[in-house]
This record gives sequence, C-alpha cells and structure tokens, in this order.
Amino acid sequence: MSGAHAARPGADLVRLAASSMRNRRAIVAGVILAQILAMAASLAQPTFNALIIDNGVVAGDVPYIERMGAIMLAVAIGGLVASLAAIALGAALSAGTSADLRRSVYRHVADFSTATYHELGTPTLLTRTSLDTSVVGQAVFLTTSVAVAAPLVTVGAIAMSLRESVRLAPVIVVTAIVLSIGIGIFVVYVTPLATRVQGAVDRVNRVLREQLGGTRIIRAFRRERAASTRFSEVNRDLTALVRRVAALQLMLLPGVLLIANLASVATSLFGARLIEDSHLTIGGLTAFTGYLMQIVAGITVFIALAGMLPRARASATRLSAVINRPAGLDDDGTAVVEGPLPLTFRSATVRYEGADHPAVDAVSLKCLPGTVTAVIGGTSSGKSSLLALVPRLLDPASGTVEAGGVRLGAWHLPDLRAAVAHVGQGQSLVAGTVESNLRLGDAEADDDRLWRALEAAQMATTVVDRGGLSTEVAQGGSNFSGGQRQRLAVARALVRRPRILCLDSAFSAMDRSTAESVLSGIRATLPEATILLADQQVDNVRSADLIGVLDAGRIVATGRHEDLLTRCAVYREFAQAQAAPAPAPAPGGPTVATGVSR
Ligand SMILES: Nc1ncnc2c1ncn2[C@@H]1O[C@H](COP(=O)(O)OP(=O)(O)OP(=O)(O)O)[C@@H](O)[C@H]1O
Repeated sequence: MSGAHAARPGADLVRLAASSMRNRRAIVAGVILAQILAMAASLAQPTFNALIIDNGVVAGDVPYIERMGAIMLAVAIGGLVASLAAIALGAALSAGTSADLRRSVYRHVADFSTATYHELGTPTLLTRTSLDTSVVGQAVFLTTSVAVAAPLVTVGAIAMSLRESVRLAPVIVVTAIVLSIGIGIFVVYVTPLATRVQGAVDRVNRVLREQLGGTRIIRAFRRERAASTRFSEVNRDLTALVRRVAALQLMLLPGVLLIANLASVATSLFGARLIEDSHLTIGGLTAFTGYLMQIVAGITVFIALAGMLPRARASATRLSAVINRPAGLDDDGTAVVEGPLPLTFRSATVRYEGADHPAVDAVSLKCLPGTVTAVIGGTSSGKSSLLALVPRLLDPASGTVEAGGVRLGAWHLPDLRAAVAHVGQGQSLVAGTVESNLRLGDAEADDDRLWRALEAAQMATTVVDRGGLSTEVAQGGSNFSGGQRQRLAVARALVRRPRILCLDSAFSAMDRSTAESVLSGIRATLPEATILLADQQVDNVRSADLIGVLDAGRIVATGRHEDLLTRCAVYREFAQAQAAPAPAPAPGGPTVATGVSR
C-alpha cells in the first residue's frame, strides 16, 4: 500500500463507495427520499402525542383524541412504508456495490502478470474477493440506509425538543457529549483490531488451502497432527480476535441504553420542576422525552456505523491494493501479425523481486516455425520462467522476446495469447467434462477436431473407455492419473491450433514411449507451429531440432542431441545420470531416486 493510503484513512472506502453510488444514482436518490419521509413521520409522532395529552386527555376531549389518533396512525404507517422502501433500496445498493467490487477485483487479477499474482497470493485474493467486498457492500448499505437519515433525525429532534423546552437543553448537550466520547474511544480501539481480523482470515484460508490441496502428502508423511496443530493455531488467533471485536461491539449497546435511561430520569426530574413552575406542560415533557430518545437513537446509529466502518475501511484499503496495483504488464500494443511465427529471445532476462540472481540470464535463442526447440535444464534452472515469457505471463527485466519479428510488448495482447498455447507443469483442468475442458482451447471447435486432438495426445482410447467426450472431469482433473491429465492438457492446447506451442515439463508424468508418441502427434497436428519444449529429461528432448542447455538461467550450449553429447559436458552429465541404473535399495530402506531426474 502506498503511503498516501496510510496517511488518509478511509479515503479508499469513500472512493469505492462513491464510484458504486455514481453507477446507481436513482437508487441512492430513492434511499435518501425514503429516509427523509421516514424521518419526517418519526419526528411528527412526539408532537402528536403532546397535542393528544394537552388538548385531548387533560381537556377530556375524546373526539379530538380519536381524530389526532387516526392522523398519528396514518403518519406512522406512511413512515413504516418509507422505512421499508429505504431498507429494500439500500440492500439493492449494497449487493450491487459488492458485485461491482468483485467484478473489478476479478478483472484486475485476470490481467496480472504471474509475478504480480504470486506477490499477493491466492488465499488473500480469495478473502478480498469474497469477504472484503461484502464488508464494503454492508458499509454502503448502512451509510445510505441509516447514516443519511440519522443526522437529519438527530438535528430535527434537537430542534423539536428545544421548541418544547429550551430550559431542558443541558440534558441534551450532556447526553450528546457523553455518547460522542464513548463512540470516539470505541472507533480508536476497534479500528486496529478490525484490520487484524482480515489478516487472520487470510492466514486461515492459506493454511486451509495448503492442507486441503496437500491431504495426500499430509497422510503419506504422517503429518496429520502437525497439520491439525497448525490449523488450530491460526483458527485460535482468528477466534480470539473476532471474540474481542464482538465483545466490544456488544458492550456498546447496554452502554447506550444506560446513558439513555439516565438522560430520561434527568429529564423527568428537571421537567417536573418546570411543570410546577408552569414553564412546561405534561404533553411537552412527554414530547421532549420522545425527542430525547430519537436523539439517542440517531447517535446509536453512528455507533452501528462506528462498529462497521473500521472493518470496512480496512477492507476497502485491501481491495484498493488489488484494484490500483499495476498489472505488471503493459497492455497497449496494437500489432497483429499473420502467418507462421519464428520466436526469438534476445538476451532475455527474468529477475524475481528479492532474488540474488536472475532466474533467466541473458538468454538468446531462435525457435523456427515447423520445428521443435527444446530447452533442457535441472530443477530451478529457469525453464518455466523462460517459457512464461512467451504468452507474456512475465515480461523480461531486460532484453526482448519477439514473435514473427515483432517485440511481444508491441503485440495486441489478446492476439498474442490467441496465437500461443502454453501447457504448464500443473495441468489446470477444470471441473466439467472432457469436452468442456477441450473447448477451453477453442469454443467453436467441432467434435471431429476434439477427437483428432485427443488422438494426437494419445488420449482418445482412454476417453472412449471412460465414456466419451461427456466423461466427467473432477476439479483439477483429480479423477485422472497425472499422465492422463498432462495428455488432456496437451489435447486442449492442440484444439486451439496455436502458432506457437510452449510445453513446460508437459511430459513429466509420461513414460518415454508415450511422451515420444505425444510429441510426434503434436508435430503432425501442428506442422507449421513453432514448438518450444522445456524438460529435465534427455529422452524427451533428444528428437528436437534444436536443444538449448540451460544451467542456472544461462544457455550454455545449443545443438542437436548427438552434437551436444560430444561437446557439452553439462548435457553429457544429464544423459549419463539418466541412463544410469538405479542403485539397489538398502535392505528394508526406501527406494532413492538418483541423478537429476524427478
Ligand atoms: N514467482 C517467483 N518468485 C520468486 N522466485 C521465483 C518465482 N518463480 C520461480 N522463482 C525462482 O526462479 C528460479 C527458476 O525457477 P523456474 O521455475 O523457472 O525453474 P525451472 O527450471 O522451471 O524449475 P523446475 O524444473 O524445478 O520446475 C528458481 O530459483 C525459483 O526459485
């Protein structure tokens, strides 16, 4: 967050609420009008009451009481209708505000570069999109539904009560001062606590996500107790904070009632003397007490807001931090490039914030259409970072990447992403069917194209056996094996018919012959495409037309398989380590993987 935000607490909330209200001017006007009508009705009641007592009860005029009673009832019903309308319109405004904010956060996050996305992280983005947006929506509801009316009621009630008796004004002044001091202390104390509640929710989300996603690992490593302890810790923190905030909020109401009752007693004491001295009528005292209660109610509404606003301010600041965050990608390119796309890296460098060394260090590489270019490297050598440059999930810190002779930053971004398919290490299948997953590649593709893609990815037989294109896919593809998920992801990319295909360790869960068949299928399906493949396995890159050897972010050699075997020591070591037979397991001990392979 910028210092500007810290220096002006509440500025984010005002900005977000105002922008939502601008989009719903008619509803806002409706809420205010309904509030004014409801307020006028409630302000009239004590005066009617006083008239009934003084002119009806004291004078024994029953027809007057009936007439005024009927008017009072009609005004009360009108006030009730206006209040209900204000609440209904306020609720629509609140829901609309939350929906606007969710849409806005969603759109911004969708535009984030991978680095920007990782800086924030999934758990907090989920909390911000769900919890924070509804907190701000509720604050807008409270603000428009009650905070607009509350000052009007309070000021109106003060004026009306003074009309009944100026001599009782000190009671009002003292009551207002005591209540205001109480609210002030509450706001100052609760604001930091409320901000911490959201952070605690983030932490619970983070731990819960990790543990739900890693259930198998937790069980396999017998870490259930440690996982449960970790969850209990964050859950306990959140519970303690919520309890403190709730306790403070609950203490407020009895406090307000106590002050209201004391003020009422004071009014009766002083009022009785004024009646004795004929400075006040009985009806006047009743009306004054009624107005006093309206003043307390008006101030109490601020208490409700005071309880909500610190949280809403914290939420608005967290939302603004997402909405105002630069996406990390310039998106103003306009170039549209036709035909096959040679891909050229010119001294491209990727540097992550806080890292000592660049993840990709001045890589230069040319990948031609109709060929497969492979990059081989050990774990953390920078393969994923290099391939992420192509669909502009990342931008290079220095150097350039060009497709079709045009710098990627100059491309119209949607066009670039339509031309490139990227199959990552996590296969990102979504809940639905095989068909719905494949159609993410191209919604218009006919069934014939889907089946050809499945055949090329060596997945057609499996899909037929499992029930065809309508076969269900669980979230994350968890009802398929790792290798099947990878092949479905490759098929989805083929459905798109990309001009550039990036395969980032996309064969890591396949055996050698399946991976070879899948790569042949890809070549046959996309004869003109530029294919860039990153892998740790020599077997998966040996048939490539050009291989670049990546070591600690640098390309240390390029060539074909046989060529590199003779002149590149790093490549030779890869080949030898992966060709070596695994050592016999120690008696009773676990099997240990060797070399640089998985
Ligand atoms: N979002 C990130 N923030 C900070 N550092 C990162 C990020 N992503 C990757 N790195 C670092 O950059 C380096 C290269 O990572 P990268 O994922 O590109 O390597 P890789 O060769 O694909 O590794 P692997 O084969 O293990 O997936 C690593 O040191 C890694 O820790």
